[in-house]
Amino acid sequence: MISVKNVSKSFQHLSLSQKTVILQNVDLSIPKGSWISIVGPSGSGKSTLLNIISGLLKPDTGEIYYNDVDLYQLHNKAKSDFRRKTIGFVFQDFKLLPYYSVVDNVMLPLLYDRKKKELYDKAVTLLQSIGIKKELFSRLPEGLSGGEKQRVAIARSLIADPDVMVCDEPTGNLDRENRDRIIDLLGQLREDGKTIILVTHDLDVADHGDKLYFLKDGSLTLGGVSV
Ligand SMILES: Nc1ncnc2c1ncn2[C@@H]1O[C@H](COP(=O)(O)OP(=O)(O)OP(=O)(O)O)[C@@H](O)[C@H]1O
Repeated sequence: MISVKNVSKSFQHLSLSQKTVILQNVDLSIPKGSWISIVGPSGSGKSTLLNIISGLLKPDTGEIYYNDVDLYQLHNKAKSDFRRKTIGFVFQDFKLLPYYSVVDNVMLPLLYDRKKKELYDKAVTLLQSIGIKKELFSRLPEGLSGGEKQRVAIARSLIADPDVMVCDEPTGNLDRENRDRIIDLLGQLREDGKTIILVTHDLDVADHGDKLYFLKDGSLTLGGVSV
């Protein structure tokens, strides 16, 4: 179970003295093995919420619990180790490293933990499972289409076999065929017991979740009802 407890976040404008409230007293419980989708207008704070849930951005107030682990009470090294083992994050802008090949990008999160051959085989299996052809494995990210980059980012997020997948617009750059492939993959991951937290502008994708939340004006609502 992941618990978001009373989370608030504001950003200070550099040029102005006032703060903009992005999230206000957000509460959310996500049972293990469930898929929740979050939709909302551009700029409503969806990525901010995902970053907070994933340990990348400290909230101003409130806590994030993974079972009984209070994420922001962990010290830096313990927090990064916990994140690396538990959470696979698919960033909206991919965040692939430009001077590493496709397969190296996928291996990177575990490069210093596992035997290279074992890791290479796992990376190849993951890449093939989401339709990346062998001839792309040694290419640098700049030589990939947006959809290919997105799929490589998804493969990278799965390399450590995380319990939780946090996906920020994971189908934004994909055509229908590849979008459906990612939906199937996420559905399979849920069947395997993984928890999925997904932000999207695509209601067809969001509808595959167990619960659909709307984020607007700093508050999260479930099917129109405040949570
Ligand atoms: N580090 C920051 N400093 C100041 N403002 C920020 C920062 N990060 C985000 N914001 C602002 O917070 C608001 C919410 O941003 P966020 O990226 O979370 O929205 P979003 O709902 O994910 O948007 P989109 O659907 O367009 O991706 C935006 O107005 C954004 O400009």
